[in-house]
Amino acid sequence: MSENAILQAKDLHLYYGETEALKGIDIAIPEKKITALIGPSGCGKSTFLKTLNRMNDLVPNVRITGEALFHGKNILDKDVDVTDLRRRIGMVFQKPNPFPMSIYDNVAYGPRLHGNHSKKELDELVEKSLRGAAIWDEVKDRLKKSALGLSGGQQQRLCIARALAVQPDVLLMDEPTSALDPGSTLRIEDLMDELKKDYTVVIVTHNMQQAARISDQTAFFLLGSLIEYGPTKELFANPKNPKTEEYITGRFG
Ligand SMILES: Nc1ncnc2c1ncn2[C@@H]1O[C@H](COP(=O)(O)OP(=O)(O)OP(=O)(O)O)[C@@H](O)[C@H]1O
Repeated sequence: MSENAILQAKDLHLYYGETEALKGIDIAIPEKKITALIGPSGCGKSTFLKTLNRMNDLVPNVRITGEALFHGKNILDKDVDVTDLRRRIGMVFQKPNPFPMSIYDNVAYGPRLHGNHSKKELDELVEKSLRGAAIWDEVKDRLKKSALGLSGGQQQRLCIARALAVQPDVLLMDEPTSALDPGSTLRIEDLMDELKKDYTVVIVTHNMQQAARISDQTAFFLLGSLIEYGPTKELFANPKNPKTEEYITGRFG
């Protein structure tokens, strides 16, 4: 395990039936940093992200070889408690997906499922999570109202609060701002900077400016392979692989 790596893939291959979508990924993701996964459509970014909390278990005919270590333990092992894994490695999706219930109940959902909390503890946890997702002030007077009445950007921050409420170590984000307007995008980008004080964030983004703005590390994927990985500033200023350079200068993808 590399120093400070909270997640590490070793020779990770993933097959959808006969199609090899990940072709031997080796990567060490540092703790309490933002790691961006970039690359053209279909290169395997989302597949890799989903492997990190076993979301691909839900897809039929998937076969995975190699290792995906979380705190040094292979999460692909049969004996892993997947529910617990997904509590520790939360996920935020491209389209905000609040549950059709109140704002409060959305955030309290995970904690209610995972533990026995008093009303007071739950109230505190809900407030802390909503504050952590920078949406408390906007919703504190309407906690019992439906989450579906929020704007898209607010819904996405609520989904982040919902993910935070079960006190995860890692947040996986699959293009979390691609369905949002520029103002909401900026709010989430600002929020991410706060989040990395307490959490490790891995984000898939199509937006290279976004990767350059917010991430500490960047991984460039192409056709199922990890082409280049390193500190974001270096990768953008001084790409080592000509394919990385072609991609970040907009010559394909
Ligand atoms: N459920 C699935 N069944 C079969 N093939 C799949 C499945 N999901 C993804 N693939 C294939 O695996 C490859 C990688 O897809 P993936 O969604 O990981 O790429 P991506 O880089 O995230 O793309 P995008 O940026 O468009 O979301 C693609 O060729 C895709 O068609």
